[in-house]
Amino acid sequence: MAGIDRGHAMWLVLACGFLFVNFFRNSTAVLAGDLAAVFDATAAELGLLHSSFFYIYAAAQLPAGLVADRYGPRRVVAGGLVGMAVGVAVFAASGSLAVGFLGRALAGLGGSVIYVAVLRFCANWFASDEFATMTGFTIAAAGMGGILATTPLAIASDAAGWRPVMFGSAAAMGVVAVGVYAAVRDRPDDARVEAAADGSQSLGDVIAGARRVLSDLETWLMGIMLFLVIGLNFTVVGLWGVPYMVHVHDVSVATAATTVLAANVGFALGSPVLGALSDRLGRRTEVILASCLVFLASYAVVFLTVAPPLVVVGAVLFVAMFVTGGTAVSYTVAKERHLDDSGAATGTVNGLGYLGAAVFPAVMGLVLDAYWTGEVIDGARAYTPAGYRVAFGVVTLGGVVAVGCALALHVRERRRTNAEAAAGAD
Ligand SMILES: N[C@@H](Cc1c[nH]cn1)C(=O)NCC(=O)O
Repeated sequence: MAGIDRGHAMWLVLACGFLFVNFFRNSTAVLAGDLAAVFDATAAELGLLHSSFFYIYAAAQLPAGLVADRYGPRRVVAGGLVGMAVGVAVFAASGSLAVGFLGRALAGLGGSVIYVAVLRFCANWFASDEFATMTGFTIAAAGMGGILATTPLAIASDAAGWRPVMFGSAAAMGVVAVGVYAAVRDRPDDARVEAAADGSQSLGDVIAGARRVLSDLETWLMGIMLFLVIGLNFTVVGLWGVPYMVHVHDVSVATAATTVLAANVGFALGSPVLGALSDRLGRRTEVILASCLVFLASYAVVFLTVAPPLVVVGAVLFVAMFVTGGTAVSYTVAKERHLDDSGAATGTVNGLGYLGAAVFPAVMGLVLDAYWTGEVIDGARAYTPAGYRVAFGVVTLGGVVAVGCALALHVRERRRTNAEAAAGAD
């Protein structure tokens, strides 16, 4: 490819693979009507079908990182895509909820290895002052997959039926898997990177690396921060943001959904913009801390006012999702702290983030159900304004804890770099 170097060209092929992960995991929203009819499934069963992907995905992140460190991104991404393609094909052919569930679980397992393996590729191929930028672009590629899973998927499944569309996407995943295997190399020939995964690490090395990652306090500070920021944000934006706007602001579901879509665009933009800013300034924990402070301030506005003008709600959701992209600089910190075990490090913090996305819907659901009005809007329960205030209060409290984690991370990292600088000067 003219104008783009070998590393970036290979990254593009890998990013196509990662795009499919987010496309498939978000597809249940658009296909909900078809799936409910075919499987004769209740809303709760469909919810379980949807969230099963996230549970498996979150649980598999640390093992995925270990596998990426041991076998290298080329084999891991190609294998993950093949697993995902088989799972999606099983899902497309399924005649019962149980088989559909099995297909989705298999797809979740295959897809779970792809993100951390792509980050491992970035660690191997790109200079350290480019890693946060490439992480951001990788997350943005997933954002494009999420967008494809909305109106384009609805149009395609209306025209051709959901099963052919799913079979087609499974075939496309297979093609990209072959492309990854054929085109991607685990590391450059020259040794311009500090560490590279290509299968040369023994199992013992990998397990020792996982121990180092898990016994590092910074891993847990970043993991808890992501657990809160990702978990709470995805719950608001993906679950009760729409009924909140419809009920409290008396707007149509379409208007509320457009606001949520704008928030998702904020996430896709925030990751590369704040990642690039971090690389350009050479600041990591400062970007993470500032992102958490803005997250806290944004949701505090809604908590304090409960029903600010809709434009303010839209701005809050956009900004909160934009800065969620800034917290993705954590993967750079994790990788820089654990150069030889960056798969394990990024996998662990990503897994904790997705654990938040998996558990907060249920936890917040329990809190909010005490304030249920008896209405269901766009598949989600509607709550009283007092209930929404409590919910935004929980999100704001989560923001306070996230800021605490980010501050502790910042102070500890600054102490460490100061100590290293002093040791270097001696
Ligand atoms: N975990 C998110 C990205 C993110 C944003 N802020 C912190 N992390 C993500 O998209 N991960 C990739 C994945 O699908 O696993």
